[in-house]
Amino acid sequence: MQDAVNQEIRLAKFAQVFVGANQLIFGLERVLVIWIGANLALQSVFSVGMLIAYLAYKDQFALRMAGLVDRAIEFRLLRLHGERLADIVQSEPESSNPGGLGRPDSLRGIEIRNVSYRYSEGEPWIVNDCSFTIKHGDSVAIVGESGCGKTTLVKLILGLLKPDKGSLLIGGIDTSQLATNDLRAMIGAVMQDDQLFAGSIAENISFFDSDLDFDRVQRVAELAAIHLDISAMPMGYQTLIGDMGSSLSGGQKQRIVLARALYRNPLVLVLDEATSHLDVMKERLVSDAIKSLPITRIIIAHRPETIASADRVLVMEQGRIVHEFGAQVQLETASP
Ligand SMILES: Nc1ncnc2c1ncn2[C@@H]1O[C@H](COP(=O)(O)OP(=O)(O)OP(=O)(O)O)[C@@H](O)[C@H]1O
Repeated sequence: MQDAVNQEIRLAKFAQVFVGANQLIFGLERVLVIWIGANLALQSVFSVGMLIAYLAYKDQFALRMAGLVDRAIEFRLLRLHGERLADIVQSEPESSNPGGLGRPDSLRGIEIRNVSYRYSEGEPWIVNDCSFTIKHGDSVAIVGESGCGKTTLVKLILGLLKPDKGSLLIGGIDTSQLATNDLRAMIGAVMQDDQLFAGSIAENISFFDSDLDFDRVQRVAELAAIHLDISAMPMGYQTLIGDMGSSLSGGQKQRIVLARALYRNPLVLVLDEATSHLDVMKERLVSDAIKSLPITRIIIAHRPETIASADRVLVMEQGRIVHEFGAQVQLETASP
């Protein structure tokens, strides 16, 4: 995807240079032709009529050639769009696993039992014999050095990766036995690289729900502390945002992505550096609003203020949880 975007940028630059060079060369050539033609006409080698006819046919020829080159460039762009589509079409469809073992009991929380995961054989284990439990309604922060495996761990909880060893139980049911739709319906997530899509803000929050519930869109926007920003925009919730939310600030984008996760009414909310672009005041607003919801929260953060919003802190080191303590204890230790 990134390659495709880079290649498209390179092609756009090339097209700009091409158009500039094209106009310069053809401008100079026209001046030269008229100057030579006029001289020849004055010397009676050429009639004025022949000169005008020559210029008219030459213009037509140049126009057609430029059209041909434009089509060639568009054809190359078509290949790029094809590659993008192929990324989507050729990716394996997620099994909906309709024969799931049963409905999870949301009140039983999450249990991670000796889970290990590595991205490919021969590479080191990123999550290594990791075990812990999260009760329903708990708010848990997972902290640890960059690269210790926090994001990988939450991807395992979200069902985006399958554990190589051990098991993950959500609502008392092993995720490998859980219907994917049930799992997706239970968990909302805001990941580090989540993106918005071209469309209106309301569509992005409802994730293009065909049965859009506007009251709910507004309610979750209030929870994510983005309602006032959206209301201040001339077209409010109908404001169109560019591909990947290009017209919004990083903090606004994060809060819309958070509202999108809340729109689905999840029982578990996973926030991976989800408020890193917010100032401390905004972040506190968001944390307090989410705290009031009866949901389990798993927060990955580096900022002490974010970590303080959790009830429990799990410290991860080299792929496993090595300590656990209350957030208040951690904050008191951190303060001078
Ligand atoms: N798709 C991938 N393929 C191969 N290795 C990966 C992949 N994603 C992550 N890794 C590696 O796994 C390790 C853990 O990455 P992860 O993103 O889980 O760490 P993290 O603790 O969340 O870090 P951070 O706090 O910086 O976000 C890193 O060494 C990373 O290079």
